[in-house]
Amino acid sequence: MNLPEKASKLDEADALRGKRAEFVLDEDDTVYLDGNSLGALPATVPTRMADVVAREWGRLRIRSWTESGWWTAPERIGDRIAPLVGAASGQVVVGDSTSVNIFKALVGAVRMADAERDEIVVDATTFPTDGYIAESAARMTGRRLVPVDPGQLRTALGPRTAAALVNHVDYRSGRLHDLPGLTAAAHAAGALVVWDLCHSAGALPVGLDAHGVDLAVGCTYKYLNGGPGSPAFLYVRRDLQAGFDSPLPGWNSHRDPFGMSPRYEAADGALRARVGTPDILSMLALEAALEVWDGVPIEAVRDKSLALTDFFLECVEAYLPAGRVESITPVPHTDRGSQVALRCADAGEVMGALIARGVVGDFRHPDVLRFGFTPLYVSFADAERAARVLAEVISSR
Ligand SMILES: Cc1ncc(COP(=O)(O)O)c(C=O)c1O
Ligand SMILES: Nc1c(O)cccc1C(=O)C[C@H](N)C(=O)O
Repeated sequence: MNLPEKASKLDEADALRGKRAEFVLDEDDTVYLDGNSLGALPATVPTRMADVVAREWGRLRIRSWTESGWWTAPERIGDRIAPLVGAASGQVVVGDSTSVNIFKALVGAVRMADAERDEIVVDATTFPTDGYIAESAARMTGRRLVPVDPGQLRTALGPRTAAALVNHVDYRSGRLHDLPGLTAAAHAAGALVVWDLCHSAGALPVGLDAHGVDLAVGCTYKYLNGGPGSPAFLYVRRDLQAGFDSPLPGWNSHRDPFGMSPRYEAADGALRARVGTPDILSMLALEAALEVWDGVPIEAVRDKSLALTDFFLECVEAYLPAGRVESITPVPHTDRGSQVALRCADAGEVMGALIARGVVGDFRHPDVLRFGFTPLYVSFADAERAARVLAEVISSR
């Protein structure tokens, strides 16, 4: 069986294949492998948004804060995301950007640590925003920032660690870090960990409750398809909520927001991580986008994601001239997220040529071609075509 035949067999057997029709995609002329940067548009969103704008905003106006459920949207949508990341309800709240939530979570974690714990450990290969915020959080809380290669994290965690900030999946290589093991190691050292789930939420089972994760943050515009700039989410484990002292205690997290008291008193539960007025339009677009998850087990998504990335790597190996690209994505399934990253010469130009030929991935400095596989709408035929076009582009250079 050749690879296109194998792709159609795999597509026929794919339990998630019906999901693709629930997205707006250019059926035949584009292979979209950039859902790890911006997820595709779920088809129900435009109609829902037209109603939100015309009726909820246009006609109900201020009444929508109560009658349309705007005020409670951050907790309600948090509870919709919760099962996708393995959390029971009441622990996830949606709002603000990922960066802002990383700040809230990390400073909140450090504030729960004893004063003699004077270090914040951060994954040295992290997405830049996490590193910048960790540096600022360290300065603000009077701690020393310790950037550590993820492979060395276990040895870096110790009696001086107040908190650690770690990416679940590395945005560049697609490496999946050991969330259960590192969380347990941090706890053994008496420290808390904040996980950045941007590249794992909606792509693989995270198991926040099962693994005793302390705090976690994730964006919703990648594998959760919430739309450009859709609000991020923050998880605070239930038993930590009473001690969570947000560095951004806005009025939306007050016990009695409309009491308008000059004295801050934090609300109970995850909503104490709220800040100010939520971005309702983006938030309700996200809520509509999450409908595609109805009846979809995250385990099925993970199975397909691994099969897709395996198959793409097989096609790359078969089609590309030897030695022209090097995969920096781990081969073992235990260490792989939902993307394949290939290092190659002139990667920026190569990606430009791929996009011009309808294969949309992205380029990450200095030499990485990134291909994100969103199992809800990417097919095995897409993976085969992407590798074939990549081989044509590379061979023609
Ligand atoms: C791991 C990770 N953290 C954070 C961010 C971004 O944060 P924000 O949503 O605040 O732009 C990204 C992507 O942009 C990311 O990949
Ligand atoms: N958030 C993004 C944006 O506002 C513009 C362009 C790209 C992004 C991204 O999400 C980049 C992404 N986090 C990455 O892994 O590189």
